[in-house]
Amino acid sequence: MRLGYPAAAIRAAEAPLLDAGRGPVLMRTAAAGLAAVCRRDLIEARGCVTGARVVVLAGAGNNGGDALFAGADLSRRGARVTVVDVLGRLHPEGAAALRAAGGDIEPLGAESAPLTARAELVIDGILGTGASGSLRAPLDTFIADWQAAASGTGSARRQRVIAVDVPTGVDATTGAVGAVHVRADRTVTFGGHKAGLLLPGGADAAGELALVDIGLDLAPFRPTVEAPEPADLAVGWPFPQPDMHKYTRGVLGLVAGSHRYPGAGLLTTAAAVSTGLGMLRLLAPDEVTAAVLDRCPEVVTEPGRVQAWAVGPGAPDTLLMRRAIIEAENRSLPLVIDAGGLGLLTRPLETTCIVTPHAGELVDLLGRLTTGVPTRAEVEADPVTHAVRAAQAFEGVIALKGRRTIVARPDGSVVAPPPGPAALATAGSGDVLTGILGALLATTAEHRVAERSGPYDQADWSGPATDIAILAGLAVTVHGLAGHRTTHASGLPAAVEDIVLGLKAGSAGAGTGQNDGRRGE
Ligand SMILES: NC(=O)C1=CN([C@@H]2O[C@H](COP(=O)(O)OP(=O)(O)OC[C@H]3O[C@@H](n4cnc5c(N)ncnc54)[C@H](O)[C@@H]3O)[C@@H](O)[C@H]2O)[C@@H](O)CC1
Ligand SMILES: [K+]
Repeated sequence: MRLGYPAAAIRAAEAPLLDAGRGPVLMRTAAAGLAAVCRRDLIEARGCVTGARVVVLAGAGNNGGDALFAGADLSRRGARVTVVDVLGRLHPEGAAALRAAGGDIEPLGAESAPLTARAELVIDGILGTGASGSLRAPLDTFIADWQAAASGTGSARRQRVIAVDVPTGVDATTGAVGAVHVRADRTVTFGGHKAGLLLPGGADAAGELALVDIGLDLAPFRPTVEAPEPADLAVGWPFPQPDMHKYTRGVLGLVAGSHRYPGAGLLTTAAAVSTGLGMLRLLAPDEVTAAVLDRCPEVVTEPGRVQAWAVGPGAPDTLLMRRAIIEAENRSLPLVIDAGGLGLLTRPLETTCIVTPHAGELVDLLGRLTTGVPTRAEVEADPVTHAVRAAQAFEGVIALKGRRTIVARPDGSVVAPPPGPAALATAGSGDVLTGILGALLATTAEHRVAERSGPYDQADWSGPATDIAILAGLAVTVHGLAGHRTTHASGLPAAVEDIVLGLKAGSAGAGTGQNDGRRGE
């Protein structure tokens, strides 16, 4: 689990060390970690550091200082290092170290963008946590010109970009990106993950993350983002225990599917059953249950006792959904509400609940719960703010589905699972997620699913998750992993790809067959 902190928290954690005169040591430690990542990447890409063309983009502050000391390290090891002094002022000790190691320093000029575009490795040390406001000229035009020149080179071996602490143009706290911002392959961040590196916008700009320990004590500070990783499934997943039977393992009540949308009932059921649970009770019209039983004969279609509810996929019967919601409230059962169930939400519920709208559905939900409703485009442009607003209005957890799904708690903290492949943007994908999440709620040990009032700290993260927001994060993580497993490198889902490849093979085969035929005549 990666924990993301606001830039102010990281800076506050640095303050006592800076007051104690340890600033230079912190910078040397940060720069050494950064240089090690750069060397590893260069060796992987080209076999050695010697002779590599490296451009260091250095700003005026400590972010530039980190980059300059790392550039000095690479220069000492034989790389050809050129620094572009982007803001007209450099960290003095960093600049001295770079020169002493044999590197060059150039002012920002007309040649800077093409020079940067030709580099094998670009180190972005322009702005870090000290950035304020949008990028000022000429910084914005320089970055845009470099990116245009780099994409125009047509070079087969694309350059690598490593951002120092946070890519320039990304808000370290919110992840908001300006129209112009650095897009990195990797970001080497110091002391703790900045929240913005884990959130939509920033996460895409940052690329892969590497964390360098510089000895900060973050225990007094609250993370605002928890970002599950696939490895967290091994800890947080409610695995079945040997002494369980079907009722203690967990029974999910599911209201899904209708005459108009029978497939949603089948997809949600199949996903829940594949996730694993003690039993699934499906309440749906006969034609839906008949189709489901054909595929999943273990499903029970009689009402009875359950430990969690999932309602809404496939426009189910309103009365059935209302009954499920009332029972969940009366018996304090955890509940997931999706799609057709969202229209019933006009007030906060009296039980642990997660609601899973996409952007358009969130707009409708906000319309019923608040005044001042955003447009769908506004939600898509700033999903975190709007998901948190909805969680506060609903007084419960909201999973706003999108390429990067955001799970928001009313206290403003969010869970940000990794994105799945683009192939998951398909009808029925949300039904599958509801099935996975329903099964997780039902099977969470002793039905202790609750809603935390805030994020975990690392010490809490040692056993199966019981917080509904984390369970949702794990469900999205598994959903994405399943998507990746069934997606070919082309980005097409496996089944479609197989058809396309089959067609190609078929037409090639037909050609060969004709030739063979002629030869045979
Ligand atoms: N403080 C510490 O203890 C440590 C800091 N470290 C590094 O220091 C960074 C923070 O350093 P600083 O506080 O010096 O800040 P930065 O280096 O992020 O930036 C400050 C400089 O950028 C300029 N600037 C800010 N916003 C701008 C904008 N929109 N357009 C153009 N110029 C802008 C400011 O005028 C100032 O000169 C961290 O991100 C990290 O990389 C590391 O060396 C580790 C230790
Ligand atoms: K940077």
